[in-house]
Amino acid sequence: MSTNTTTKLPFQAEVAQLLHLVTHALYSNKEIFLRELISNASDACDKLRFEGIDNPALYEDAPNLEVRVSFDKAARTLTIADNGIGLSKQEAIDNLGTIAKSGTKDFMSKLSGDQKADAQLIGQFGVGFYSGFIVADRITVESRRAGAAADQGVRWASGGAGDFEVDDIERTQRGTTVTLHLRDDAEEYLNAWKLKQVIGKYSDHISLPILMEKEEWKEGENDQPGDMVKTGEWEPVNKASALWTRAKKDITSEQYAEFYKTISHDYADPLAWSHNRVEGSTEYTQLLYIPAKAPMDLFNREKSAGVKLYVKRVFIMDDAEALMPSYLRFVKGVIDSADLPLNVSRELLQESRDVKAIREGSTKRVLSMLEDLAKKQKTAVDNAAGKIDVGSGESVPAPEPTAPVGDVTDVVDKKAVPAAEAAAEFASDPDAGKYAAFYAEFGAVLKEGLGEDFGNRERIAKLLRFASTASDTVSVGFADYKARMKEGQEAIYYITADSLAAAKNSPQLEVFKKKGIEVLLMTDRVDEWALNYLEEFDSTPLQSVAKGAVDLGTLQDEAEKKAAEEAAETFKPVLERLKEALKDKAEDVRVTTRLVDSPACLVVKDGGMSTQLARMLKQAGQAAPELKPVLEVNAEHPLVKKLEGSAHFEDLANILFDQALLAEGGLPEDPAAYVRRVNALLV
Ligand SMILES: Nc1ncnc2c1ncn2[C@@H]1O[C@H](COP(=O)(O)OP(=O)(O)OP(=O)(O)O)[C@@H](O)[C@H]1O
Repeated sequence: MSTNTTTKLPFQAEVAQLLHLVTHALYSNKEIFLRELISNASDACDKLRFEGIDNPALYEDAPNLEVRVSFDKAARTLTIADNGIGLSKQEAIDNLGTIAKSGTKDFMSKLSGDQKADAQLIGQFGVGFYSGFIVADRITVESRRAGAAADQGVRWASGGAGDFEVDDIERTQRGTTVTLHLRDDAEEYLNAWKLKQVIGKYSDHISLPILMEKEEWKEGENDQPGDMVKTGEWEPVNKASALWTRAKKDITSEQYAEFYKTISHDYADPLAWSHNRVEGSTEYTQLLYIPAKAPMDLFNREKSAGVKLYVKRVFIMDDAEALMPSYLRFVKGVIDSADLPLNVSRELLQESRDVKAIREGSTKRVLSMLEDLAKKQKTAVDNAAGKIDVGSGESVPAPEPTAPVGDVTDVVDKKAVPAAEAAAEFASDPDAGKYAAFYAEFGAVLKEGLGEDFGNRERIAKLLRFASTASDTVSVGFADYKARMKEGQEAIYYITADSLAAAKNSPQLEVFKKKGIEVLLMTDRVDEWALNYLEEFDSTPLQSVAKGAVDLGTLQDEAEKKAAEEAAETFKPVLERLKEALKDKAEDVRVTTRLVDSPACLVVKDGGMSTQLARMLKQAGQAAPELKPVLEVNAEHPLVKKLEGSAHFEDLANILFDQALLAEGGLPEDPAAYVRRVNALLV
């Protein structure tokens, strides 16, 4: 019974925009609407089951949770009904008229108008309820929240354009009924066989029964053709056992992938998964997935994790952050504990010893999954290298086992060569490129683990990959680096910079290039912070080439050392004048052997914050220490030689400093003064 309370409300602008796109871009994959609506119905039942633990009255007179799918050929409608938690009027307005997800704005700005690309993006974003409009030109939702009075029902209706209507209604049964008024081209869903097929494909693992009306064949009379006729009975059309409770051998890869899509609302298949029953002092089942693509809000550390907690198959909560450390926040999945109490709260989770054990076990499980992917990739790379030699008759150098690099300018300001390309290189072995693909998406987050997870630091360090002076591709691990260190080399050298090009061209690398010493090039924002926590790898110290005085130890021969000392000695008087001229800008000025082609560079003291990080912090509006760098000069450089006896000593000294700053991506404190000085020398 509808009272006269219809209210028309506009969709949030983003919803209107999304709806338009959904109906067009997702058209080629329209059957997913059923998965989305059934998964919402299942979530609603999970919520009731959870709230019902403390408040059994919410079950009213219908204790069995279920989803019913039915259709009406004559009316051309398809209905998905659940007896879950239901929606109040306000919830219907809030949840079915807006998108509350973080990253929505960002997502909208990425849409290009190209249907194929947009469909992919929309799929990743997850359209949920709105996907109904792919097949329907009108959707009606009738609902009543569990525990509310019968006159507290709501009817929500929309044609999927700019607005929707809400009405107060009387509704005796709790839960939600979604009725789709199908478009002409979606008639195929008015067929029980088709519906069963789609449900089997997408929703077989849903843990509550999905019922459909039983049909029987009825012969036609008087020469009329026969037809399927509904018997009035309802029968389950899915297995209705929670997927993770089944034995591994009974689950196909497709089922694992479909389950992943339901819990993550991701569109793409997962990259890898691990399903285990853990026994011992704490018993639980874990089914953990590594997605193939990063979500929009990956770098939001506040974002909740993607692991759902169940206790003895009862859904307890989404995004249980206590179950997974923050640096593994990209992991999706389910953990079902046999030991936790059903009424466990978030606060309790933080303190529980069982939860601690589950978290440690799950962390280790994810790390082993990653190690496994990395190992498979390495084997494939080694095999690929080996294959080239075999049968060629002569020793042909194996190709770089990574993606084609292209012109350096191609990679400027990108992090480095996209690993997806690297992955494509081994198309013949489906597992081979997966680690590169994972790393391209989540490597930067994994690095946070160095600072966050002391106990697993070494395992995490082994999983890290970087570009280096020997490879533009992010593919060099510390172990690879160590394996090809020069005789006498005592440290793992690295440099951090804003981009690959800046790192590669940094003057600090000159002597390393000259001597053929590999240097890791780090271009992620998190690198410097994370590397702070890693002093050594496998007993070899890590050394930034932009920090402290350069000491190549035994890599420098005696003659070189002697020549450098002599040069420093003769240069002393000039050095003193330089220090005096630059005393406001530079902490110190010294002669260096690290430069070959450049006249000067800036370094910071050992253990100090790099100028790059300080700059980044300032840009982000955070407090950064005012640090004065050390100016290192190349006494062999003509420009530096010119200093002695120059009438423009003061100007040259300042130019030398400012240019060193420019070379590493900084800006002179007084750019106008810099220009004036250079111009004065040019005329
Ligand atoms: N059958 C239902 N019963 C109760 N609430 C529902 C139902 N369907 C949708 N809702 C509510 O509407 C909200 C929006 O649903 P929608 O499917 O658009 O997004 P979602 O499920 O939150 O996320 P996603 O986009 O990842 O699917 C849900 O979070 C839920 O609160």
